[in-house]
Amino acid sequence: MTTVMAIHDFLHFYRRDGPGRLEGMDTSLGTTNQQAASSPPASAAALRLQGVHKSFHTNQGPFEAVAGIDLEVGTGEIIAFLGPNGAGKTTTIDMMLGLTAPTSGTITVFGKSPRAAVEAGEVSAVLQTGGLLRDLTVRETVMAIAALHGARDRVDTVMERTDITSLAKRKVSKCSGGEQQRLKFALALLPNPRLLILDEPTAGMDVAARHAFWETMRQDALEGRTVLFATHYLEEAQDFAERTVLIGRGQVLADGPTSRLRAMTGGRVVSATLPTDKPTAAALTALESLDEVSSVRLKGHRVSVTGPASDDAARLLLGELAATDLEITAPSLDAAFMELTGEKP
Ligand SMILES: Nc1ncnc2c1ncn2[C@@H]1O[C@H](COP(=O)(O)OP(=O)(O)OP(=O)(O)O)[C@@H](O)[C@H]1O
Repeated sequence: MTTVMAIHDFLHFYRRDGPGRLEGMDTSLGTTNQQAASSPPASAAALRLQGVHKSFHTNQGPFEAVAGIDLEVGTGEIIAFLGPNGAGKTTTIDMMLGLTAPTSGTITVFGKSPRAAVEAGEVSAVLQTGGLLRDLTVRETVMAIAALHGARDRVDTVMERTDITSLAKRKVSKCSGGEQQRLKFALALLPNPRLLILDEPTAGMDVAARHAFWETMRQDALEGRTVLFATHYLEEAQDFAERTVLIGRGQVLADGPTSRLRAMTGGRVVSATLPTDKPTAAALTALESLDEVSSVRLKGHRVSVTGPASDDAARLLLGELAATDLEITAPSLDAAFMELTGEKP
């Protein structure tokens, strides 16, 4: 492909009224409409899915990738779409963006069809791979897409917001995977969308790059933008999302505050050190007899009690059992994830 053709395709690709995403490519969807993320919505949910199914034809016959999803996302919410490989996250996101149509069911974005919402500049996306021109510099890339959206005045703002100002003169081909994702994030912010959808935005990044990416996201979320992100990383849901929707086999397996999902794994873990001058057997029996305790483990004189009754366990340990160094921790989402999806994270 010649450079001229590549640039033509690149710009066409990012046009809001362009042909949409080619299978497997990345885009940021936007508009010339300078709709402020912080301006209040006229009405309704940011996103609503009702009875959404999606089947694909395969050599083995029809395959249902999305098997009946109902979901409502309120304006200003930050939601993690958490699920293992093949759960149906990307297929659902593609439908939210109007890139593919549901086999049955309906999706509305700010009360409109996904395609209309994209064309109205209300939703933008950072998708998984591709979609950047390697020979342009970072600033040239942002300028090109800004010109397309009539958003030249936002170039400096989005570059600062996504922490790519210091990379302005670097060729895209020389940027790391994490830097390229931040650049795509900047492109997605150019139209100042009310809803931002990110499909595994940190896939392939190391821990430091992931941390940097989420730090920029966190700053941006303070603006009141609605954010939905798909992730495999349980800690990303835990650290960033107030609400987590757990997806498995094309269905919603759990939906609620991320903290509640964690509690579904059996509550908290209370650990403490038992006195060394007393036998531990009686203490263990007392702890095991508490209501709703799912396990009591002993290592040396350090005892760990798991279950929803963390307050009762703490009271007993510090009072009657004269234990010291008490700690209460919430289990990670890993346990919930494995329990509910029946798969490894
Ligand atoms: N065009 C297609 N034709 C046939 N099957 C498809 C097609 N697109 C997706 N699938 C299948 O649908 C299922 C869901 O895929 P999807 O990409 O939505 O999952 P995902 O949760 O995003 O997974 P990952 O985390 O690996 O990206 C998978 O089994 C996938 O192989």
